[in-house]
Parts: sequence; C-alpha cells; structure tokens
Amino acid sequence: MTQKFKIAVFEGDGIGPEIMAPTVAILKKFSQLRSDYTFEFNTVPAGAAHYATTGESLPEASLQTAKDSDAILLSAMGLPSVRYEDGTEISPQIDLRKELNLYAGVRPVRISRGQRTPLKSEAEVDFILIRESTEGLFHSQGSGEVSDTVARETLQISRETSEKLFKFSFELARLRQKSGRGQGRVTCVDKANVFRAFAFFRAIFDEEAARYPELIADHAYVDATALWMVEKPESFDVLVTENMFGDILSDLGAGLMGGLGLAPSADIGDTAAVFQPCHGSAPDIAGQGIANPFAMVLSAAMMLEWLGINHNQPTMVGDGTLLRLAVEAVVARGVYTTRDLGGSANTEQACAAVLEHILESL
Ligand SMILES: NC(=O)c1ccc[n+]([C@@H]2O[C@H](COP(=O)([O-])OP(=O)(O)OC[C@H]3O[C@@H](n4cnc5c(N)ncnc54)[C@H](O)[C@@H]3O)[C@@H](O)[C@H]2O)c1
Ligand SMILES: CC(C)[C@H](C(=O)O)[C@@H](O)C(=O)O
Ligand SMILES: [Mg+2]
Repeated sequence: MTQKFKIAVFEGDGIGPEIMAPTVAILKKFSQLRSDYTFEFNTVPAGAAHYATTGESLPEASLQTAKDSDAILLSAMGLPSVRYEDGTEISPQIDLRKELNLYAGVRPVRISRGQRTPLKSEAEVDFILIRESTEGLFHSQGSGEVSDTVARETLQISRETSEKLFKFSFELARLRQKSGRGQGRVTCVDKANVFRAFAFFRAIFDEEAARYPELIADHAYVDATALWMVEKPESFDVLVTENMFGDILSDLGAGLMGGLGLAPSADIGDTAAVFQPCHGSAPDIAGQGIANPFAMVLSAAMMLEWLGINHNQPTMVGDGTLLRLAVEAVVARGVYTTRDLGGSANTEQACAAVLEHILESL
C-alpha cells in the first residue's frame, strides 16, 4: 500500500526558493519511482520578505500547516535588512524550533575522499554534531534586558530537555555503530570548567551515559573542541552540545566540508522535524540561479531517512542514502558543481546531475 506523507514547505527568502524548487522536484521523482510512498507538498508563507509586507514572520496558518505535516522542509529565512523593532532579525526558524520542541539539531560533518577541504590530512571525516536547539543561550532570545549601561541574556539548561537530548544522542551513536559508521561514542561538549550551568549539563549527560554501558561517553571543553575539529576531526563520532556552541561549531564544520553549501541539518523533536541547510538566504547571490542546492538536497535526504525510520519504510531509508551518495558522487566528480565548490554549474544543472546519477544507479 502506498503511504502518503504531508510535507510543509517553507521556501523562505533570498536563495530559498531557488534551492527548494529543484529539491522538491527530486523528491517528486523518487515518489514517482516508488510504489511504497508518495508526498503531498504544501508551500506556506513565512520569512523576512513576508514580514516586510504583512508584519508577520510566521503566520499562524503556516505554523498550523507545519504542525499538521509529517515533516517540514525549510530552505532559508531572514534578510539582514528586515528587523524587528528591537533591532534583531526576524527568525521564524527559531520560533519553529521552540513551538514544535525540536530539541535535537542534527548537523552531520562528512568529508569524503576527493572533497575540497582546507584540512591537510586525507583522513575520512564522518561525525555528527548535535546542537540543542530550544534553550541554552537562545533561551531569552527576544526578551533579553537592555538598558543604557548594561545588556543581559539568560542561558537556560533544563533537566527535561537535556535528558531527551542525551538520550537522542546515545540512540544515534548506537544506530551509527550498528550500521558500521561510528565508534559508538558520544562526547559532551561544554564549558563545565567555568559555568555551573554546564556542570549541570555534564552531570545529566553522565547519568544518561550510565544507561548505555556498551557505548563510550566522554567530555570535551568547547574551545578545545574547536581546535580538535581542525586538528583531528576524524577522531569524533557524535558530539552533543548547547545551542549557541552548536550554532558556531556547525559553521566551523561546514568550513571543513568545503563550505556552507554542503552542510545539511535536521531539527528533530519527539513527533516533528524540520529539515534545512545550515546556511542562510545568501542575499549576495540571490536571484542569479547560481546557489549551491546540495545542502538543501542533503537535508531532504535526511528527511527521507527520518521518515523511513519512523514509519517503517525501509525503501525510504534506502532512498535517503541513495540521494546522499548521489550528491557525494557529483561533488567528487567536480564537473557539475556550483561556483562555491570551484565549478561552473548553475543550481538547476547541479540538481540535474544528481538526478541523473540516481537514475543511473537504480
Ligand atoms: N537557517 C537559516 O534560515 C539561516 C541560517 C543562517 C543565516 N540566516 C539568515 O540569512 C541571512 C544572510 O546571512 P549570512 O550572510 O550571515 O549567511 P549566509 O549563509 O546566507 O551566507 C554566508 C556566505 O555563504 C554563501 N552561501 C550561503 N549559502 C550558499 C549556497 N547555498 N550556495 C552558495 N553560496 C552560499 C553566501 O553567498 C555568503 O557569501 C541573514 O538574514 C541571516 O540571519 C538564515
Ligand atoms: C539564522 C539563525 C536564526 C540560525 C540560528 O541561529 O540558529 C542559523 O544560524 C542556523 O544555524 O540555523
Ligand atoms: Mg548558524
């Protein structure tokens, strides 16, 4: 029987619509090829341009469609020129994370042979950074105190969210180990040498680790982790950290992979998930058709895997892997890559090459 999945689509701002259209086309192609599953895509408004014209960055109806969907695809939202009255940028992706309680921000860092990287070592890199995505230093976002003389934001680490976050991290490490891709190791990245909140974070991590005696659990300070991501990234398996630390380290991870155009992400909660690239709306190249679509396509591949695992659809899980491998193959060949990766293909040509590779490998 064919299972239908409802997907809410946030095309967003800047290059958002340019990378979303070919990604949805690839997913539609998959569903045409498969009898097991099909999609219903519902495109909804949100973002900076929408805010500029309506005063709403995430309309209630769009949020409701997201809540009623099986998964959410988001390209990029925000424009430096569009701000709330307090001077901060509109950020509906943060609202979605908080509204849907998407506590686990999964940001893979993979560098396969032949991929452009500033790293000197040729060792294969394959680790997952899990960024807590609902609290930490983002807790007081929108309500920080600012006076003429001092500004203050609050970092929050809660037991409930941390327990879920660490459980998710250990389960993921176990899954990776089973599939032969990981060492069965989770590293808690914190600043427990200075802040009591991080000592608390670490203590909850240790409690959760005790439930997984077959896995390795260790700790690292965030500053040293930044160093080791450059010096020995091949040593990591699953890293789990606070929201702001994860935001910064994931862009460092993107830099190691050859740029933001190859960095996908998934914000996952108990019942909902948003799949989006780590990059932003890239206003400097918007409208030219030259944006790299691969971070978006790789995020869609993560969506296929997540939906497949949660709905017992092995074909879908396999298709997620197929899609990721197709992108990796196109990147390794280096012919149909966009400018940021040193190629001369446009967005459409890059996606066409991925689709061609998939059809050849079926
Ligand atoms: N998840 C999101 O929606 C998200 C993430 C980060 C930033 N933003 C927002 O996006 C806007 C622009 O932010 P920014 O300039 O700091 O970051 P950005 O990620 O949009 O761009 C940084 C640099 O990377 C390049 N780049 C990014 N994505 C690319 C792609 N797919 N292909 C080729 N080049 C790409 C851009 O051209 C730019 O030079 C801001 O309003 C910011 O708040 C949104
Ligand atoms: C655009 C911004 C709100 C967002 C964040 O800070 O989480 C982005 O940087 C990300 O990494 O997804
Ligand atoms: Mg970021």
